Amino acid sequence: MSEAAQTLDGWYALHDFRSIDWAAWKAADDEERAVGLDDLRVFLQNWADTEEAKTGSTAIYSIVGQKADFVIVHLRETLEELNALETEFDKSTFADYTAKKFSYVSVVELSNYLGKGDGTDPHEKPEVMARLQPILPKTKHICFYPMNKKRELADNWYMLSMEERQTLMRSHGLIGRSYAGKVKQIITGSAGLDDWEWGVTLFSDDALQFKKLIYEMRFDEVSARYGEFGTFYVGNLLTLEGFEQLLKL
Ligand code: VOV
Repeated sequence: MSEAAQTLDGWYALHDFRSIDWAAWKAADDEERAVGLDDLRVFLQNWADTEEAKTGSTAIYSIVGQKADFVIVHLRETLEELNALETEFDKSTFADYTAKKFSYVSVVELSNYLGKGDGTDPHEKPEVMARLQPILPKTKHICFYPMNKKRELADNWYMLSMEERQTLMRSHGLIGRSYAGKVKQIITGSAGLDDWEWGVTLFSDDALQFKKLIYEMRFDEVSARYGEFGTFYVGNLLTLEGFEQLLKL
């Protein structure tokens, strides 16, 4: 049996994709819409307070195209907290004007492919903890997709030796690092949590960098031979002002 990579696991992640029920929003009167908007303001404030207290992080992006209208990405310490956030939102008046489109549950993950560490507990290292419990960047754009590593007879990632996988991941990391300062990645593991093995969440101020990075990675063996990809979502940062503008009739 090949040796499994060791992972460090951080905050749990919920990617909650919603659409806006424009018919319901338009059918509501000014007062009802004001109540909905007030709800939204309270949610945004609560999520910002959690981020301020460093007990979680939330980012909201509008989604371009017909797959959804917006996504709320929550990182929290426990699955229970994610569940509670989701339910609280569902119960709100604002949620009456939205519909669920897609969701993804995973946990922020770092693996030991590229470094064995120096023997000290990684949880004592601020730079490791900052990656396991990241404050989501509020860049102009987001890109999200789920992925697997292939398990076909000829191309089975899980039957490669640790050394082979390390060599392959080194090349993956090199391509990734050439996008330093342009694209920030948050890899979340989801084996046993959702339908794919990983969620890939990318942040950038220039959406073209998503295309360049993902295209370049397709030529790297880790992706070319072993990568399998789900649906891609791309979007634009939504601040409170952006949300108010979006909902203006
Ligand atoms: C933005 C750049 C970027 C950078 C710097 C980067 C670097 C790294 C490093 C150093 C490591 C390994 C150690 C760790 O930290 O876990 C990883 C790990 C991983 N990656 Fe990555 N990746 C990037 C970007 C990046 C992208 C764009 C994708 C999607 C692939 C594609 O073709 O669409 C991806 C996927 C992954 C996955 C699924 C894993 C876990 C694999 C596993 O089998 O466990 N990744 N990645």
